[in-house]
Amino acid sequence: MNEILASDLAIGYDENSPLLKNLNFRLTDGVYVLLGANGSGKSTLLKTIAGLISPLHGEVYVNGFKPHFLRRKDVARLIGYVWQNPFHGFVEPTVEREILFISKQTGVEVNWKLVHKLVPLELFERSPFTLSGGEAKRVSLASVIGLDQPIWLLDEPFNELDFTGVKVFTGIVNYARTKGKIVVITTHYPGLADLVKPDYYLLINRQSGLLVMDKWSNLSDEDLVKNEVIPRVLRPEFTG
Ligand SMILES: Nc1ncnc2c1ncn2[C@@H]1O[C@H](COP(=O)(O)OP(=O)(O)OP(=O)(O)O)[C@@H](O)[C@H]1O
Repeated sequence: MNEILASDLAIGYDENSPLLKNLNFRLTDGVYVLLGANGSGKSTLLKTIAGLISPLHGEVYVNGFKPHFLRRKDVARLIGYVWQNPFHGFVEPTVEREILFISKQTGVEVNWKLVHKLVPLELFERSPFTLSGGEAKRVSLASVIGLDQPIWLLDEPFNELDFTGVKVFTGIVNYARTKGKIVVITTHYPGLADLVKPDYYLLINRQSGLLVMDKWSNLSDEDLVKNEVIPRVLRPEFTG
């Protein structure tokens, strides 16, 4: 079983003013959706779990390891972390080389079935830097989760995807579930997240700064609106 464990964790960029503190949670195999207002700390939490940022206080353990103490290549074998902005992650001159990049660094084989679901062959020789937003999102997802890691942290994976992209992505999350992975997805669109039938949500409460975890089925539009998250159905009374 996979596990992400946070113990008295505080995250952010300034010890005197953490974005979130007193975080205590345990995630095991399943699909989680992380919700919260702009700037509330979703990406920062994912980056902390992925070991890119050290905790300000407390600890986070991923399958028993403290990710910020692991070598980058060991983290990459354990965790597939996909940046919110795909262009931040690109380093190679072609899409094909981009997809092979982490595999070469880690020695982990690429799962080409996953990659081909996301990226059409005709993009392979293109420069990743010239791709459209949706193409770039697909390549960025494929170049990371193509390694089939046990844990996927996906920052705004729905952004820029068209209807086919959303369907493909939903299929990939279903695959992840059958493999017993932990998948954490951030999004501003709970209506889209419904499609992946999440097990739990993690909601950053704007007032208290606490992270609330509950079954996805218990998440109401009223809770979302109170926390500055777009509800599933945008009724006029919500927008004033
Ligand atoms: N490297 C950094 N140094 C200082 N502050 C930062 C840094 N990166 C992000 N921040 C700030 O931390 C806060 C949380 O940012 P974060 O990206 O985690 O929010 P988010 O919930 O993912 O937001 P969004 O929904 O807009 O993507 C923001 O106020 C942001 O400006």
